[in-house]
Amino acid sequence: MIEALELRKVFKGKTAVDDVSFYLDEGESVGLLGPNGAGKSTTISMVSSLLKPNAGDVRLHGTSVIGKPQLIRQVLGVVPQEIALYQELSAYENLKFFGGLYRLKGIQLEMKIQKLLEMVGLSDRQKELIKTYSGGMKRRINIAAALLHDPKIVIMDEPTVGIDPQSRNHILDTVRWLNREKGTTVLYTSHYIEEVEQLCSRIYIMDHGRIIASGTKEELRRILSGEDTLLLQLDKPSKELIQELRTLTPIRQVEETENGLKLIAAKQSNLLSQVVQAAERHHIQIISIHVHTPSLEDVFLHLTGRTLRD
Ligand SMILES: Nc1ncnc2c1ncn2[C@@H]1O[C@H](COP(=O)(O)OP(=O)(O)OP(=O)(O)O)[C@@H](O)[C@H]1O
Repeated sequence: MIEALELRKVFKGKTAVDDVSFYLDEGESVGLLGPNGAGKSTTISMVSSLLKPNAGDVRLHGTSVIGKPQLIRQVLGVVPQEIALYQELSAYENLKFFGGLYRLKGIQLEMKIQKLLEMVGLSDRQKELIKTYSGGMKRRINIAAALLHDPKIVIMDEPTVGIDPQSRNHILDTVRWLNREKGTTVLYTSHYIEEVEQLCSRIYIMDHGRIIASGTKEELRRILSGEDTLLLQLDKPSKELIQELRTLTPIRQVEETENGLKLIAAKQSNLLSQVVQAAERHHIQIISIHVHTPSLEDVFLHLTGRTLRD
């Protein structure tokens, strides 16, 4: 449905996002997990056409939408980290204002506002000024504002950071409702592993501007059974390499993927070196290796040597 291809963003000589690719299929709920400063917000800004990438592309149903913000904004609802509400207006008035920006009006807008206020659990407070709201309540209204035009895709940028547990629960429920009841495609960014595990079926892990691991929850969990799933990105396909890998004892399964191979193998300390040596023998370059493990925290630790909250 929407895909990011090799996105790159450099701020004053410092690379914030480097060669980031991912996709969202229709109706999926996908997590983008990474510590502060990993490049999640910058990536989202590029996907939602608020920021122009230095390189790479964003495609909606296969069509490039870089430089065509009107195309992407029709289908996308973005909930930014910063609260973008008028403090001197009530929650209801804010939603009415934002609805107007989407050219919604009359009974249609009224019904949407009331439905969304109910969804975020703030119907009874709608007449109160935003400046009297807690941080969590403001964020819930921010979410409602991003949903007024019924976007097919919703991107949420760390919506639960620094808020009270009640608001957090309302936000998590809203994401579930959006995805499971309404079939909305969701990209949910967070540095809270448990949220992403609860809400998302597929997860990308980001660090230092790069996607360092990705997979479905099932793939991520498979390792618990004593096996690793390795995704190799190769510079070219090779039947000979596949044949050789099939003869290696720890490897149970070798499958060809779009740009490389997927291996399922018994956990073994020297597996990676065996794979790398086999590739070298066949003059194949391994561009990246993704190892899928059951705990996302473990994957992160394994790849970066630190935890997500360090
Ligand atoms: N406008 C900007 N100018 C200069 N540097 C920036 C700008 N925006 C982001 N950066 C830098 O790019 C890197 C990635 O930041 P980004 O906000 O995308 O990370 P993040 O994963 O969303 O983290 P956080 O949750 O803290 O926002 C950081 O080092 C940040 O300081």
